[in-house]
Amino acid sequence: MSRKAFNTKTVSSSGPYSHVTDAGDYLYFSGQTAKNRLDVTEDLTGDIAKQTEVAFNNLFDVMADMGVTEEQVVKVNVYLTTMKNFEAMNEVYKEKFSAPYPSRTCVAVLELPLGADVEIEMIVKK
Ligand SMILES: C=C(N)C(=O)O
Repeated sequence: MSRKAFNTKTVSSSGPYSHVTDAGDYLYFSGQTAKNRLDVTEDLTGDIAKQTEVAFNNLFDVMADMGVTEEQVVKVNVYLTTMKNFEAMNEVYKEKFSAPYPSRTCVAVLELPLGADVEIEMIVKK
């Protein structure tokens, strides 16, 4: 089997990975941060709402390229560098999905690539 993986034009990769891998019935999305948005050059350090918005813009661009919608998202993982940003992230997050919301895990980690404050990844059912 050869891997089927794809990249989206509006998003950069901060390492050796693709934006999404097609695993048959499921699409596995790489984690996205505001640092991976090609047309966002401003420093968003500390602005968790804006960083969450941009991370979702990246994910939704990848979704559009793959021909899937938010209703097909079955699992989301959110990584924060501090749980002090939990509520601010949720305020943006809740606008991105219709109820019933997909399953989610949210954890705090020591650091994220390129100094991001939030990274979001997800699994989508085709
Ligand atoms: C941002 C990433 N997904 C990474 O560095 O793996």
